This record gives sequence, C-alpha cells and structure tokens, in this order.
Amino acid sequence: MDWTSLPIEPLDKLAQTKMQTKLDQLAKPINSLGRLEELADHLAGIYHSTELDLQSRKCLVFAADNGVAQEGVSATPQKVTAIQALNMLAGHTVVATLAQTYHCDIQVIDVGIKSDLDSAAIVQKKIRCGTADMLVQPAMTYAQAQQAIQVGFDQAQQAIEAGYQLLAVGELGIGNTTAASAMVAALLHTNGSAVVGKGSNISSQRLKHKIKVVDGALSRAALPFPLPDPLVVLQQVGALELGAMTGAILGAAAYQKPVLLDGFLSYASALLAQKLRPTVLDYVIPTHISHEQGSQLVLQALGLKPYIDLEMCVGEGSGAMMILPWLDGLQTILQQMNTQIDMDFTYFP
Ligand SMILES: Cc1cc2ncn([C@H]3O[C@H](COP(=O)(O)O)[C@@H](O)[C@H]3O)c2cc1C
Ligand SMILES: O=C(O)c1cccnc1
Repeated sequence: MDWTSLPIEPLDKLAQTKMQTKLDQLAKPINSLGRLEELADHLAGIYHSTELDLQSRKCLVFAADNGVAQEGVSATPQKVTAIQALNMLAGHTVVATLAQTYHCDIQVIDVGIKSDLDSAAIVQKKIRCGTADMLVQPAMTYAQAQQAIQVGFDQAQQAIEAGYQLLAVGELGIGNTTAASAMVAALLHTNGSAVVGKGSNISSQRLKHKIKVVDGALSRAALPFPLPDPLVVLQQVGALELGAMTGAILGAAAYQKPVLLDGFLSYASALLAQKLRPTVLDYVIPTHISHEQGSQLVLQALGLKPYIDLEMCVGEGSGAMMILPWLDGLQTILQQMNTQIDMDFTYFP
C-alpha cells in the first residue's frame, strides 16, 4: 500500500472513557496508578477496547550508513553499523538482550548499510549503499527519501498483518545523530547548537565540530521556511534508517496499532512523520527520555511526555524495550485485579 493513500483514523474516545471507568472501578484509590492510567486510556483508544493484548510485539530495527560520518562527527568507525547489525541477530546488542528478556521479537532491516552482509536473517531492503555526505551534497535523492518511508511503512504493515499488536522502532547507523540533529533543526527552524548532542559520546572538541557540520549542511541545503514539503528535509540532510523509521511510525498509525518510540533518533523520525501527517501522533507511545542534548526540544515540539527517565541514550530501540515490563504489569492489573463490586464497597471522596 502506498503510504500516502491510507488515512489515519481518530482514536476511539468511547473506549478511552470505558477504560477510565474500568480503572476507577478497580480496588485501588482513584487515579492511583498515575501515568499508567494515561497509558491505558491511550491504548484503549487505539485498540477500540478495554481488553489489552500487548504480548505479540515486534521491534523493527532499520540499519544504514551515513555519508556524513566522513566528516569526523562520530566517536566510532563506520564499519560498526554492519558489525552491530550482525551482533543484533546474534542477540548481543543492548536492544537484542532487552528484547529477549522482555519477550519482544526483533527484526533488522538493511535500508542502506554500505557493505553487503551475508546473513539471511537480515531483511534486505537496501536503498543505496549509505547516504552521501550531507555537508557537500543532498544525503539522497527525493525518490530515495520516498522509498525509505515506503520501506518502513511496508515493514510495519507486514508485521501488523502477521498479527503483531504492538510495534517498536529502532535504528543502527554510525553518524545518524548528526542527520537527526540536522533534520530536527530544519523542521523546527533552529540551528545546530540548539539540537546537537554527543551522540555515541564524542569529546567536547568534536561536539563543536559536529555543530559546525550540521550548520554547514543546513546552509548548503538552504531549505525554505515554512517548508512546502517536509520530505525534502529527509532528502537533503536526513538518513535512510530515519526515513524508514518515519515510514514505520506512519504504517503503525495507518493500520491502527501503537508504536513505541525509542530515543532522539526516533523523536526526529516522529517529528518528520508529524510534519507529513499531523494526526500520526495519536498512535505514538513515548517511552523513555533520551539523554541526548536535543531531546527535550523535540519532545516539547511533539507534545510528548515519555514515561521513563533512566538517562539512557543507546538507540537501537533499547529505550523502547524498557516500557515492556510496565505494559505487562498494566495488562495483568486489568485482567486480574478485584473491583469495588467484588469487594462490596464504594468510594466516598
Ligand atoms: C558500539 C555502538 C553500539 C550502538 N548502538 C547504537 N548506537 C547508536 O549510536 C549511533 C549514533 O551515534 P553517532 O551519531 O555518534 O555515530 C547509532 O548507531 C545509534 O544507534 C551505537 C553506537 C555504538 C558505538
Ligand atoms: O537517543 C538516542 O537514541 C541516541 C543518542 C545518542 C546515540 N545513539 C542514540
């Protein structure tokens, strides 16, 4: 299905009201589950039901290389993208270990790793062998930006059609915090110093250089504001894996399933998704607050308030996994708790 042609349905307000009534009738003080109640109401609105089945879940990890890595913006050599993609399949990355612990399936999708990986377990959707260096030329063509969104959308559609009830997005791509920062700066009409952070932990000196690279890429791209077409941001200063994440977020929304965000890279992708389809955020579940510098700015722009703050900034989808035990707890509460009726009492606040 062409990602531009499916509408995004509004949330089911009646189911949300029913969920709040159900929560209020449980044998616990009213509102005492705090933000877990907000989460429950949100999910009821997505599922059109107060019965939550959150066990069938999948994390889609999009991997690609970034040409801007050649500008010395990362602490890590580019080959680590491919190495980590293989480690992911072997279960040895942060997200893979957490996914295993919290019972989440995981899939790695190659949308632009520079080298060809010899593994049948990686979904092959390579759009090109890494982006071009955004400091000197557009990161990709407009058609490739569209393709990146479509690949992510298709992966979400396929997962949902296979029966998954809950999706999470993650990524791998050395240099992609530079692309995400540039995308956020362009979409929010600000500059490098407002959004650039230390990514995979660069020195303060390298951070100054990274800000200059982002500002340089933005001035090369000379994007108009307001932007007539947000996809041009992806084309000019984006990343293939971030475009695919955007597509997966749009796909989850189009097929009416919740999508768990991860950290800064997923916020940048969600911001692009929101610029393309403002109501997509109805289906987006924020999970953790990334420690990356620009996070608060994007979260505020998105109006999202994540549930967890562990000061994590790994990426890969790892932060999204941290909310899974909470979702399990919520599901058990709804299924197993006594109600006031069972206990023969009513509240008199
Ligand atoms: C070993 C390793 C594992 C990672 N897993 C995720 N990232 C994270 O760091 C990368 C982005 O940071 P930057 O823009 O600074 O290169 C992405 O791959 C992101 O997923 C990792 C980074 C490293 C080094
Ligand atoms: O917020 C993130 O997900 C993040 C931040 C820095 C590096 N990698 C990922």
